[in-house]
Amino acid sequence: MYLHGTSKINDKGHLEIGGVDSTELAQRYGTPLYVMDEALVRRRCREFVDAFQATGLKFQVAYASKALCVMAMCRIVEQEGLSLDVVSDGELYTALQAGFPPERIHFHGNNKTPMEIEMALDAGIGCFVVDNLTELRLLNAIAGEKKKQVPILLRITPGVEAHTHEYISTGQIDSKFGFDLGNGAAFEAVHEASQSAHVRLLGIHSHIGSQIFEVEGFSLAAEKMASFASRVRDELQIVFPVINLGGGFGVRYVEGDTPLPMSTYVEAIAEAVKTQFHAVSYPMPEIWIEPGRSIVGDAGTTLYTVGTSKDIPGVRKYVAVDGGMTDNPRPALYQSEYEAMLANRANDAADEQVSIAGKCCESGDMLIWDVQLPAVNSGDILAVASTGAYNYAMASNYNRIRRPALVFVKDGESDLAVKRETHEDLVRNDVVPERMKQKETAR
Ligand SMILES: Cc1ncc(COP(=O)(O)O)c(C=O)c1O
Ligand SMILES: N[C@@H](CCCC[NH3+])C(=O)O
Repeated sequence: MYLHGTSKINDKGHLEIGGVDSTELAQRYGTPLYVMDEALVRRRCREFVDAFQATGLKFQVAYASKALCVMAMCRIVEQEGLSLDVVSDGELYTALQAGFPPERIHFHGNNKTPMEIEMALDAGIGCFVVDNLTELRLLNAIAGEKKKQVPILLRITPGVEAHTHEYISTGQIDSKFGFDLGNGAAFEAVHEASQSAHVRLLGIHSHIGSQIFEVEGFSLAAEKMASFASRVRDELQIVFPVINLGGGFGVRYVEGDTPLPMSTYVEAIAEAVKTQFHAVSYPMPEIWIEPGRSIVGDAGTTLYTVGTSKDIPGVRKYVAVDGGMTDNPRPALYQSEYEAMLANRANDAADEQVSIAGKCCESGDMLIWDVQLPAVNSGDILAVASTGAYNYAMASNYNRIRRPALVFVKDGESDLAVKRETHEDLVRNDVVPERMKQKETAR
């Protein structure tokens, strides 16, 4: 398994993260356990900010909190000076509870409800990224009732297909998100927004997909945005002060993944925006981006305890852990691949090929197909790398399995950021109607 960030093998032959022995973490907090390498999260935040600062351009880096939205994460992002992108009342609530400055919050989503819009307006968030005309009209009406004028970006579908899994590719024409550039919808939206008294149009937004390992898609999106902005200026006399190119920067999950340094993405985006907007004699806009996965993805490791195994001679050996698709649904959803190691026997020769199964009543509940490990015993601690993004965020209670705890580790210390769910948590919202309380149904 590739050792990310501060991960290393200590002299006991154990995996250590943030200076803390992972077997001690497993002992202290139980398993499954999400472990976040705080130094690596902060390093990633700084890589984006430093790279933009070096360009001398105006910018905003907003962490896409959908990747991992917990209060501790909002605090780190605040301390690192980033903005925050939320897509629901729940993410907004988490950010506000964590004391995140509302003026640095951007609200995304293709179906914001009236309640969510009101909540965000009342909180005084920095900007809405408007996805469609229904939302534009609703937002304008609600902001009008509140006698406010709210900054917005319009989400454009640029018609750029990023090379990634089709379920996480969003910039193509056939997408549920945004105003289409090609069929005139984007232009009409700009026109309508400019006539709407209670919104202030800051600019346009595009997001071409996720887990992208090349810069060409971003350059192409910048080119399309510049040509659209220029047409809008010429025909409507509107100039956008902001261009948002979304997130999607790839991280390493397994060998063969080839993420670029974050500075390479930023430099390419800055260069493309400069060149393309200069080419149409446009005043240089402020550049905004929204990385999610690339801030937290490779900083996360999940620790599991090995339980049972089943050897089918000539077929395969299944090794089952105490978690699975409930804490990491990505392999089941996207055929995502992960690397693993035995955290308690990191130096032992990996001479057995096994497949890692979860504990759900579901044949598709597999975490890893075919991984080389030392001969695995019940009680071993299995570490799976690069689980920081879209794992806790997408975890479920399927089979009424309790969601794991999440800790941040740094400089030899570990801090609980999310408690493990209890049995009481599982039934907290259940209600048994009175008529179901009697012992048997009278027939
Ligand atoms: C609009 C928008 N912005 C930002 C992101 C974050 O993407 P990633 O986590 O790949 O950086 C997403 C998710 O793909 C998104 O839909
Ligand atoms: N949840 C997806 C990415 C979706 C990104 C949000 N638009 C993943 O785990 O890869």
